[in-house]
Amino acid sequence: MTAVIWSIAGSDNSGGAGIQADLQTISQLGALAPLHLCTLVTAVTAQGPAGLIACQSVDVRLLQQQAQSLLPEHAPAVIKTGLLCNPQQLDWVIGLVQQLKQQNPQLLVVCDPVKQCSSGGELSELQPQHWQRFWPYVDVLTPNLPELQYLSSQTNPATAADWLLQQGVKAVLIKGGHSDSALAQDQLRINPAFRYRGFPAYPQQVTLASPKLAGNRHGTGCVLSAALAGALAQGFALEDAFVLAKVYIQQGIQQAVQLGNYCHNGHRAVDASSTLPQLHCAVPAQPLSFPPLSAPLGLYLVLPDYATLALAVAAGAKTVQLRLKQQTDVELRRQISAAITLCRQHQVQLFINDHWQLAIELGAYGVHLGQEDVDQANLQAIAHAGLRLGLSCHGLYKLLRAEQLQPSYLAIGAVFATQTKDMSGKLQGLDKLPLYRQLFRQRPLVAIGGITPQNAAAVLSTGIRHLALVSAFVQAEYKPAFVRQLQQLIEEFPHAD
Ligand SMILES: Cc1ncc(COP(=O)(O)OP(=O)(O)O)c(N)n1
Ligand SMILES: Cc1nc(C(=O)O)sc1CCOP(=O)(O)O
Ligand SMILES: [Mg+2]
Repeated sequence: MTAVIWSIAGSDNSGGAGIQADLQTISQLGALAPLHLCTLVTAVTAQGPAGLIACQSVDVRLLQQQAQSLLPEHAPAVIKTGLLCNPQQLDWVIGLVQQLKQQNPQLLVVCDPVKQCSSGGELSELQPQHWQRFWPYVDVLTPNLPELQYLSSQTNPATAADWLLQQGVKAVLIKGGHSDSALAQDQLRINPAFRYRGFPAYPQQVTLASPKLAGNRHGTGCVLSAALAGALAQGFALEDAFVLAKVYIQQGIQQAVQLGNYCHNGHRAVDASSTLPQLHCAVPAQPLSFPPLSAPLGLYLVLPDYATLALAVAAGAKTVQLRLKQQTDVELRRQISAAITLCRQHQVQLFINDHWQLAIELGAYGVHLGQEDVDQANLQAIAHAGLRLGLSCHGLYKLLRAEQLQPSYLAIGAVFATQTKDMSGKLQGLDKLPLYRQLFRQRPLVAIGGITPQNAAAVLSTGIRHLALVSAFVQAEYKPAFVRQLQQLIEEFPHAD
């Protein structure tokens, strides 16, 4: 389904910022999942290398007519506000958002509080006190550093953002482009109580960095906010939308369009040649190194006990995981030990889920951890012992976080609904898998969650090359045929690259 975004912003005749930047950004992001941008123009500006020449605001009656003409067929999933020129326009936007949020509580509002144009020149008459009434309706505010300071009267960016969160904004994305640091560092700060569309609790703070390039690009702020709005409309969780927006802006900055003295942000679809940003804090003080896999994961059977694991090995499985959940300490040790011995005999890659201490002590081939477990586990000890490491990921942010630990593989899930585990709010569907595969192409990536022989080809057609599953194997009547059929499908699947 095509998601509709409304951009309520000014026209930049030079083509780099405002409505024009939003249109280009949403058009490029639309390559991932269908998007449609509707525009409600708040002002017509004349600007260029010489600065701002004119800014003519649009009357609120015309804004109202622009909105009315779109409803109900073009109702927005996300509204992005850019330049709002005066208190009348802001009041009108507040009324509109109140009404639309009542009709659709899932509606998200991304507010880019544009004040000046990048070549200088005031665009908006709004004062900090005017914005106050809008804050409770704003889901994500995306100020640059001068705007943040202006809106909050605070000089420290973190304190300023937290003050805005107290005023009712749900999340603040601080755009760090104006800082004098060597990195372009953007930080998302989220109100811990913020929930939408059933997504689970967020990280409360995410900082992403990319190398800073010399010179100013016109329109970067608008593009980052538009990319965030687009990714939210596509159904990405907020922290994942932030990662995607950062990838987009980073490559737009690298591929800037230089016209004389004026440099516009560039636009290019996110694909396999895109570069990932650095996630702050996720990298351990000393780089870890986990051995690569000895063989491709291929069909990866995740098994609830040793007896089922033995059936999997007898059926010809070459990659298995022992996922013990309820067993006593004695039973854990017995089953893990027996699984290690059996898998060694049959040259099967065996991963132990959760119980990394026993896996080290008993000499397993590898360990699989959820990201919730990573903070508790001693990754240094796992790496030192020479065990492979697999990490569960539930979206772009977690993939990035896991990738920085350089594990032996990444697991992405849940692709489909599953009875095996509560994965509510973490379903990926098929649409996002090609993006994950392209961005994390250096690392083996296995998909998990609700995978069966009936839907396996659909998962493989996204570019994913390895499939993990639990219940389809446990329930399979004739296990050797089940294993053979899926192994053959995976090995012989005609991937495009
Ligand atoms: C291959 C694979 N992917 C994901 C998981 C889930 O692991 P985790 O997040 O640790 O959750 P539990 O399995 O412990 O419930 C997995 N086990 N294997
Ligand atoms: C154990 C597990 N982890 C998941 C994740 O996404 O991290 S989904 C999942 C359940 C997979 O079981 P089934 O194949 O029966 O659906
Ligand atoms: Mg686990």
